[in-house]
Amino acid sequence: MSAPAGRPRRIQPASRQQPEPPGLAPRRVAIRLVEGVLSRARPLDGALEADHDPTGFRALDVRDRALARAIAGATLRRFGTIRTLIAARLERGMPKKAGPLEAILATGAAQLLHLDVPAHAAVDLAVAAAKSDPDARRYAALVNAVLRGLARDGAPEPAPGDDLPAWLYDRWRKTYGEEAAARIADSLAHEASLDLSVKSDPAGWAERLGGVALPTGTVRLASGGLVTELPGFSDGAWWVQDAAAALPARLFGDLKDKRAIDLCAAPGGKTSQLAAAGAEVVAVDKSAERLSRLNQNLSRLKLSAAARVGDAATIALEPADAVLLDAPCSATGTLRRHPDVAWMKRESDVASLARLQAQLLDSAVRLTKPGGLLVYGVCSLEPEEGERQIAALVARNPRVRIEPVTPSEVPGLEDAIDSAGCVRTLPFHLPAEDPRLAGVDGFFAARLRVG
Ligand SMILES: C[S@@+](CC[C@H](N)C(=O)[O-])C[C@H]1O[C@@H](n2cnc3c(N)ncnc32)[C@H](O)[C@@H]1O
Repeated sequence: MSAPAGRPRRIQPASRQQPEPPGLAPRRVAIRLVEGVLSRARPLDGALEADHDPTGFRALDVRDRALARAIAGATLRRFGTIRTLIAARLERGMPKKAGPLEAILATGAAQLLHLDVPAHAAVDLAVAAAKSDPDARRYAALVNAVLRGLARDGAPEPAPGDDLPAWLYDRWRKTYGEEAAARIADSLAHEASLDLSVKSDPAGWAERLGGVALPTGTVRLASGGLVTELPGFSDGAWWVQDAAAALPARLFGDLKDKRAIDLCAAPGGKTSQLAAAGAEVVAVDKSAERLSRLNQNLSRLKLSAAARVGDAATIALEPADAVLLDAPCSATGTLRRHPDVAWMKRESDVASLARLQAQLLDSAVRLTKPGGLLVYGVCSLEPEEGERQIAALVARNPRVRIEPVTPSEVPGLEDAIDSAGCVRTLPFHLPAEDPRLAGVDGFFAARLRVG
């Protein structure tokens, strides 16, 4: 896995004479997606959305795209156990300079163990993928042997946390205790629901879309199918947003005709909420590219906000009644939706992100009018980015105090309110009989009054 970042690997058809086996193209893309995450920290969704697509994802038809995404997602969701199972079958460890060998084995194992793919197809196509790569070709027999062994023997039931990097699971055990950490790990094994924020009439949209309206107002559907094909998408009636991620913007209460600043705004889920609630919004993000996605999203939703490219730590703006800081974070609360995040982050990222968040918070206080509200949120399960960040802010700035969230503001998630009056959701909150409709992202939100 040593090709320079961004350049497509030279994976070629097995032979110029023979036609490519059916089903090989989406497997090759899945292999490149997984390799991108593991070797280049290239996010799965980034690769799926990038204008420059080194994986070949965009060249696939809709069905093959869904298959490639499903294989890559299952591989990363179960990568901890898959890696251990593969290592146990490699006497001399993973060979070096073997191109995409690890990703070929891992995606093959995910198909065998976690997806409804016949064993012969999973093994034969992994072998074909190996043969079509100049660096992995010499390991085709090894791929065959490892995957046939896995198909024959299956996999033992994993222990809690086996699918996660050890550093991350250890943190959760320390922070939340053994039982809650195991419940978090268990809920990450399932694919997340599709959550929608609607401009109005959640019950009506839930019925039209065949979903349920959560007590918080989010419309929830079992995921699957193309979001863009669902009723209401092209009319701009709703946008995709996890139920927990939809909480912070609601904590401002009535925003009609108030000025709001959304710092770190792109791609605009929370800006859309603020604008739909009647606020005059300035949306700030340091990424012009991501802000252009925010503008596209707002235009589909027929909502408006003034988009400003800038650094939220230093930007000069007229202070506003409401300031939302959805800060960049380790995103460890989003692993149900983004299993790649677990394998791209390092433990040291938590401390460096916490330093950045503290700077952004100081700037957010500066941009809040005296008497106004500042809402801080992160999609992280790490207390340094959430609870401790707010405790430190309140301790260093006497202008700031926590305005506790009340149970009626987070119906269905009352247990998520902590002793300080902040909201801490965990992925196993919002249980449901149907696992496809259960859970939320791990999120932290604090509402602060700035004096
Ligand atoms: C968690 S995402 C925001 C999601 C967004 N609030 C939403 O609801 O759709 C974090 C965003 O922060 C932006 N960002 C990171 N550092 C920043 C900074 N110093 N100033 C402004 N934006 C920043 C990133 O470009 C990214 O778009």
